[in-house]
Amino acid sequence: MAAAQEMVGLARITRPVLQVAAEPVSLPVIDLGQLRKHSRTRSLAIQEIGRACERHGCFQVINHGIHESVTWGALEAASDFFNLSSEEKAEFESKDLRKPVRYEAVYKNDCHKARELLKHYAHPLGEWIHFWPMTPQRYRERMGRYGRVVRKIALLLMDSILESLGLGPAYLKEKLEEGMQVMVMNGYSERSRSAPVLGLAPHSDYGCITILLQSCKGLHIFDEESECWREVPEVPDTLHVHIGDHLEVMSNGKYKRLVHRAVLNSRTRTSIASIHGLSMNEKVTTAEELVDEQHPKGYRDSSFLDFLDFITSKNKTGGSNFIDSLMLTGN
Ligand SMILES: O=C(O)CCC(=O)C(=O)O
Ligand SMILES: [Fe+2]
Repeated sequence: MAAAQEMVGLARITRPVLQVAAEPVSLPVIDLGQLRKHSRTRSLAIQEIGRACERHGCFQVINHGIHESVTWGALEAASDFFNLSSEEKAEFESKDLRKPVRYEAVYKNDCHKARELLKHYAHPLGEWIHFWPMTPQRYRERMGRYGRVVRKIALLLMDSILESLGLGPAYLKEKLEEGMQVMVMNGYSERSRSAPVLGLAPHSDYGCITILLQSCKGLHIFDEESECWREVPEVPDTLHVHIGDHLEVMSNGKYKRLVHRAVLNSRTRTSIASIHGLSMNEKVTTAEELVDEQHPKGYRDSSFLDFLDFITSKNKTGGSNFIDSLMLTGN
């Protein structure tokens, strides 16, 4: 990677220039209304979802039925939280990844705040909401409302994704309904610089699917086919959906996790990643239906708690990604 130098205070620092393809990516757009219909329209939409998952690891969703006041309410609640004083936010500061609510400010080596995040569990809502911040005043109400509706969409999408893999309609239904939802609110501050900088490093998400709501563009995805980073264009009223590590495991690698990152431009940006999976201690296993002689089981079983153990030990020792740790050798 090329490197650019710039002066920050008195220190000269070296930072990598962000490489990105000139053309933003063109992603499949799924009309959610079609999934709610029966018969041929629905099965065509499911096929389209299957192709999107296989080719891109992600897609965009329109006609999702979430009212603009709910999405903007949630984004505003997150941004109002990030605008609280450092003392108010400090109450939630913790390095313990198992805390029901956790706030963290991530600084770059030039001491600029790159990203603030607030992470909390959201399903079952009644179990978690009383841990959430009480200020800003309407935080719980607005985030709770969005969390509830986005979860319904996640269940509908998971159902369709599993069907596109040829797994029956009852496959994992109950386990998904009882499953976990983690909401990650990200705040990226405005930067008065001409070149974009990395706000969130490349990674994949651990659950089955993530639904991302964003106030403006800034999400980049790694396109495996062209082997380059591409910007996801800003399309109003769409939700971005991508595949996480556990769906790759379930599908025996047919649908790959999406590697993505967030980039800071000259605007303040807020995003909410809603991550959905099985419950915390439920092991995710590869569907037997997708294992045969040509496609031997490629991944070890693991749960969300295993993931937390993995990143806790990785924070201490450095090392590989979670999904790499699950790969069975010989595949
Ligand atoms: O801010 C974004 O666009 C990405 C956020 C994200 O990837 C995450 O929270 O896992
Ligand atoms: Fe992510």
